[in-house]
Amino acid sequence: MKPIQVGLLGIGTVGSGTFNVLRRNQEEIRRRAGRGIEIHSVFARSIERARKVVGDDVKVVTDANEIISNPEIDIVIELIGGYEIAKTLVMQAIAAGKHVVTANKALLAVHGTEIFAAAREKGVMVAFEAAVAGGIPIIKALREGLTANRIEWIAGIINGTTNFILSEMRAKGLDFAVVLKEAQRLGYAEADPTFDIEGVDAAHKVAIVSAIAFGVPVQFEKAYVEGITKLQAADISYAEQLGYRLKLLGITRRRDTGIELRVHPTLVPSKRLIANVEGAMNAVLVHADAVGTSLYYGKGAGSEPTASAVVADLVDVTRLHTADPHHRVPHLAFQHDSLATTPILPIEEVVTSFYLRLQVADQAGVLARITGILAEKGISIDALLQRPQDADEGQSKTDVIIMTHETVEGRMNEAIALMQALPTVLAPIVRIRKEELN
Ligand SMILES: NC(=O)c1ccc[n+]([C@@H]2O[C@H](COP(=O)([O-])OP(=O)(O)OC[C@H]3O[C@@H](n4cnc5c(N)ncnc54)[C@H](O)[C@@H]3O)[C@@H](O)[C@H]2O)c1
Ligand SMILES: N[C@@H](CCO)C(=O)O
Ligand code: NA
Repeated sequence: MKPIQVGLLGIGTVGSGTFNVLRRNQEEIRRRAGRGIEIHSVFARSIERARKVVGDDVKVVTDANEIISNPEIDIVIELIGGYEIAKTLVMQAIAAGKHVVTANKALLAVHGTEIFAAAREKGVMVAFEAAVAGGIPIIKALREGLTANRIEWIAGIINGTTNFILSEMRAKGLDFAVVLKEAQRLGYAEADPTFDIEGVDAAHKVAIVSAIAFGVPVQFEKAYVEGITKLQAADISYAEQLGYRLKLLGITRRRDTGIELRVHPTLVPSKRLIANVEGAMNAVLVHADAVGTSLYYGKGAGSEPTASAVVADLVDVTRLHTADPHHRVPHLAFQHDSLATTPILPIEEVVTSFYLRLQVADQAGVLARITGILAEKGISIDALLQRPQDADEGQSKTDVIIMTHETVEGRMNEAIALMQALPTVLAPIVRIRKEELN
């Protein structure tokens, strides 16, 4: 059979990896897919730069329309990134009856509902394994491998840049700003690292994963998002002494009243495998009723690790592109007419346990007042640690660290407001959520 023809939009880090992996492994890929997969044309801004990757045999165009309206092309890969151009081109490709493969989590998190609806209407596939945790086949696992299960929760390290920064902060005892500079120098963090460090990239990914796990629409706009920019080395060190590691987790969990969807720095018991995922690596923990807890670990970014997922999607699409659309795997794992309207819970209704650090005056009765407020709010204390600080202008200060049992966030907010108002609490209270993940 004649090779299936692919148009590639964007040939940067992931685009060039995709081209190279496809070419290097073409024979293996052909044996798996049942026919060859060939890059027909590449859309790039600079023909010269694209030629450096693809050589002279592949057509390079500077007008995307030459790909989208070409009847010889069956599949379009979008690897430009961002919202506007990517969305226009993906919607045009779908309208032209082409299957789409994309690594663009930002696009799917924000416009997924519209894109999937358009694809369904046209009977084409939109495949996006590379969009979440790069090369780790987590979309495949959730959509296909775990379909027997009722999924209870998912917690993942799904942003490599922030995991690298947190690993460095812990290993070297440095504060956030210092490590960010180092990460940028080493090329881990982008020149504008906002989406990574503010948790937005992880929220894009967890919104996609949540939809597939629970059979609800992608609802990034309802996610609670908190990044790592305000974290201090002192809290990483105190948490370590109490047996916890700090990770930026994307978490989604089924509750009786709705679905939790959140990204924030999270303390995890040091003995958990996921707590020991270091550097830029990713890991996703899935808890489901039949299989129990399973962990998916690997490279969440990089040219060829991400291309691994893009090419796997190409193989899937090649195998299924002549199949009746009803026989394909639904975009969000559940049949589209079976998606649920379960609400996403506001953060005030989320249930977690907490780490609190209070800088207090070292006086009689201070601790009693603090624990009194927690008791009044029905919040139970799990562990308590007191560390003296240097005396400052004659006043003796101390750090009090409190680990609580689970409580609803709204109640913790009330307790923190009351504690913060005490004259003996000398600095803003640090609060970090904690998850046992068992
Ligand atoms: N880099 C990774 O490790 C990684 C991992 C997972 C997902 N992704 C996603 O993959 C996508 C691509 O990321 P990347 O790292 O390869 O980015 P990149 O910046 O290296 O590549 C993007 C390419 O698109 C081209 N481009 C931008 N605007 C264009 C336009 N208007 N017309 C034509 N070409 C244009 C750029 O010139 C560049 O070659 C993004 O959606 C990203 O979020 C990347
Ligand atoms: N910026 C992302 C790239 C992969 O999506 C990360 O750091 O993980
Ligand atoms: Na993936």
